[in-house]
Amino acid sequence: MHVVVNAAQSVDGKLATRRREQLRISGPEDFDRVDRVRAAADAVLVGVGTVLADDPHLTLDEEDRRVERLRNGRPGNPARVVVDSTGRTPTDARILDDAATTYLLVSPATPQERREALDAAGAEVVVVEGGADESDGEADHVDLAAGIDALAERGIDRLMVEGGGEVIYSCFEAGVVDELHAYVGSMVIGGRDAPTLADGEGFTESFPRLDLVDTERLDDGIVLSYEVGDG
Ligand SMILES: NC(=O)C1=CN([C@@H]2O[C@H](COP(=O)(O)OP(=O)(O)OC[C@H]3O[C@@H](n4cnc5c(N)ncnc54)[C@H](O)[C@@H]3O)[C@@H](O)[C@H]2O)C=CC1
Ligand SMILES: Nc1nc(O)c(N)c(N[C@@H]2O[C@H](COP(=O)(O)O)[C@@H](O)[C@H]2O)n1
Repeated sequence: MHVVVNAAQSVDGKLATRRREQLRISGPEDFDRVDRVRAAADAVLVGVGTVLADDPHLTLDEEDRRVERLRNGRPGNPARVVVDSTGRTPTDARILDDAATTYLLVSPATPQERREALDAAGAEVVVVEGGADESDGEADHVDLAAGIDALAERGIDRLMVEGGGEVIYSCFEAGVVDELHAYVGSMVIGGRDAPTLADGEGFTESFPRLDLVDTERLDDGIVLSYEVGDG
């Protein structure tokens, strides 16, 4: 499995305001680049915090890209994946419509009736065993490494992770990230409680090391592209 993380941040490293409302940091050129990254992926993954904050759709904007995928024998849109400890995704979330397959990776702590309600709403609920990491203060966090294995079993070879900060941190912690693309928009958001590119507990040692492989000016910001080193 090849895992590509993409997110847009302010110059001070924030993904959104302290109110955790959706904020457009990217401009049209960067959203077009994001659409290309989505089009190359088999699935696009977000955390349930992002679903609750943004109610995202996570499909392709450009019809030509959908047509090209279909021509290549792939689904028109990549699958959508939500990392959702206890099944908090609303049953009327946009991500559960029929535009693409949507996998909800939940922990065994998710009540059976919740699983059934989400299944009835159109989700493919995948219970990921293991991963109760008491040290991070959220005992029912989904084990991302096991979740990624479950996605690989369903034919997903290339995964795009869009956020938010909690899930991106967990991906780095699990050591599953191959590429990081960070769009830095020319703005300051501030706020000690605003989400950043990598939140979670934070590293105190064994920091993931990145190789800067490209920079590109888009809109009034810059895309920083990294490959993730072996540590
Ligand atoms: N600017 C950008 O590119 C993006 C911005 N955002 C913003 O980020 C904010 C949401 O981010 P966050 O609050 O960090 O939420 P998040 O989207 O990272 O979801 C975190 C939640 O996922 C669940 N979870 C289950 N297993 C987990 C695991 N192994 N690791 C981490 N979480 C796990 C937990 O309930 C946790 O609270 C919103 O304000 C949204 O607008 C989100 C995506 C992209
Ligand atoms: N690349 C990027 N730039 C921004 O400025 C953003 N706010 C985001 N947000 C991400 O895109 C999702 C919305 O997707 P849809 O338009 O609904 O398909 C949002 O949930 C974040 O993951 N990304």
